[in-house]
Amino acid sequence: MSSEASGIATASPLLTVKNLAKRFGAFQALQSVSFNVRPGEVLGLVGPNGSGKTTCINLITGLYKPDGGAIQYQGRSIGGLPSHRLAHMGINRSFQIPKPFKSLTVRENIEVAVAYGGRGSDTAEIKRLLEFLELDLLTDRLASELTSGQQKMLDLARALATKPALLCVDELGAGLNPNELTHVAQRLRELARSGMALLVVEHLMDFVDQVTDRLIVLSVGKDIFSGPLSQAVQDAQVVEVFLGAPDEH
Ligand SMILES: Nc1ncnc2c1ncn2[C@@H]1O[C@H](COP(=O)(O)OP(=O)(O)OP(=O)(O)O)[C@@H](O)[C@H]1O
Repeated sequence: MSSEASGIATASPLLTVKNLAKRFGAFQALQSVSFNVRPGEVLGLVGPNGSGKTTCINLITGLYKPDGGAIQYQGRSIGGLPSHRLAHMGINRSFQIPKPFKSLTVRENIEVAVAYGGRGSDTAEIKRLLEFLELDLLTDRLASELTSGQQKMLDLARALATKPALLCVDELGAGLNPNELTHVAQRLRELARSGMALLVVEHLMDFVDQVTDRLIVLSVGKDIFSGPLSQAVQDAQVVEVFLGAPDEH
């Protein structure tokens, strides 16, 4: 169903990012990025390596402070707030490279995340979450014993256990096998149906196609396109950014 048909397009934005900018020393990683995400919407953030996707997530989730622009969540300015405060407010994320506490079990890792998130799940909710992500048979395993795909699911579970209203996922698909990809794509869609807003950074275009309602395309720290994937692939500027200008071939 299109976002228009499902009513997402008429909901007020949960997150609004306007002219976001970030420098690392003299290097301007983000020049100006603007977009919004509505409840129940899965917004894809795509672009070539180094275009600024992870930097955007790091700014929205409080790992970095912006150098310019605004980030508003539920109408409130949140730019520069630390991650733990944002987790309490309902913003959480998964990481490109998960770093679970390897000497703790799956359950203990989630309990630590719940303590950090402040609005965390109770025991019954954690059990349901483990089943939802097919981690329920691994509850008492040490994180160090999990496959990389299972560690990604644990990282997602840690974020979900804090009951986010906005979930940012950074290259969740990378390194998953086809069955895991299908499973996690279904789960992300289910989360959106429940009303959660998702911001999904991803390189795998099949996964993007399955999961997202709409895309923002970044190129060298600027947003250059907003719309569905079907339109993005016909946009000359987007095609050039991904494939190079015709005379470069
Ligand atoms: N902490 C940092 N210090 C210095 N430069 C950084 C830092 N984080 C990111 N950068 C630089 O900012 C630019 C954007 O990086 P970012 O990781 O946001 O890109 P990306 O679009 O997520 O790339 P990829 O798809 O490869 O993960 C890159 O040139 C990167 O090297």
